[in-house]
Amino acid sequence: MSIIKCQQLSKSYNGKSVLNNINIELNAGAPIALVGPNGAGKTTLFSMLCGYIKPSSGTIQILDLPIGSTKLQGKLSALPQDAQLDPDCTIISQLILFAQLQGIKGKAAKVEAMRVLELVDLVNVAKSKPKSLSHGMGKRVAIAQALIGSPQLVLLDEPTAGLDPANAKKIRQIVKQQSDKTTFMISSHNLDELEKLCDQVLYLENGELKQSVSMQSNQDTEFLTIVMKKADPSSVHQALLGLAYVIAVKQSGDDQFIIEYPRQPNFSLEQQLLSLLAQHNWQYKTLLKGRTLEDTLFSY
Ligand SMILES: Nc1ncnc2c1ncn2[C@@H]1O[C@H](COP(=O)(O)OP(=O)(O)OP(=O)(O)O)[C@@H](O)[C@H]1O
Repeated sequence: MSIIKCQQLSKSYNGKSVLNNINIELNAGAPIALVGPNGAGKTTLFSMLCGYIKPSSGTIQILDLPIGSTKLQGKLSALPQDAQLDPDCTIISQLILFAQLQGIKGKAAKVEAMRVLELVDLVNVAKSKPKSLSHGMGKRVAIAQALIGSPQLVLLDEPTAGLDPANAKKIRQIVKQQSDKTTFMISSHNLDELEKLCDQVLYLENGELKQSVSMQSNQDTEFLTIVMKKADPSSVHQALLGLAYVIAVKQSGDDQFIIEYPRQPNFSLEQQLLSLLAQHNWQYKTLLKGRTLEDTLFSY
């Protein structure tokens, strides 16, 4: 069973195409990233997945069910980019209301509201009103709201935009902790963040799905990314190309090199590489198994 399936999905406004012929089939599991430049169509796709707007053509199925199916109630939730809390009601009363709207009755609604507040580490603000919360705390409450009823799929549109690093980290932790029971789809411009969280990455540009890549290498070749501290770039480049098994070396800036090599059952390339550094007394800042998301998406 796929968690999201879109077939020939398109959306246009007044004849202007905003999403064009999107075909995706995604399984439940690790978080899925949705990336792309401003105006690429990410929010439009999210809005259609949630049923907020209708496609101009094509179909969407969530958990093998059409959007709007009553069987989807409680299985899909979303945190829109501009989600707002009611400034006049306490946090707990709002969460209880959302639990009730999901069909959770009586005392169970309060228990559920407290459970999700605990997940985002904000039990202490249950009786506060939104205006006394920081932007980051407000975002965490909004995520708590999206987690009510333990949905199988949660769509988060730019969940960490405008947050300080500590609050952004907290939100990543919440997503990680919940990922064993909930599949998250996250739209963000922060590639470093998505790299830490997601296995599958969808790249939209001008309304088209340009790439769908897995961060888990399952190809015949693998990558090592090394960032050098102090060494002549052209000497490093040449020396790396001279290592056994190396297929290609891509240099990015003065100090970063991405080495492509055939998948191997052992660490012989790493061993060669470290010996090479020692031999030349070259120092490195970081050595990463694989490629960054930025290099994976924009390497061609
Ligand atoms: N209601 C609408 N009417 C007309 N055009 C719209 C409407 N909603 C979105 N668009 C257009 O659709 C395109 C995609 O917008 P969308 O908000 O989906 O992009 P996005 O990838 O989410 O961008 P961002 O990263 O800036 O949030 C944009 O050109 C936008 O102007």
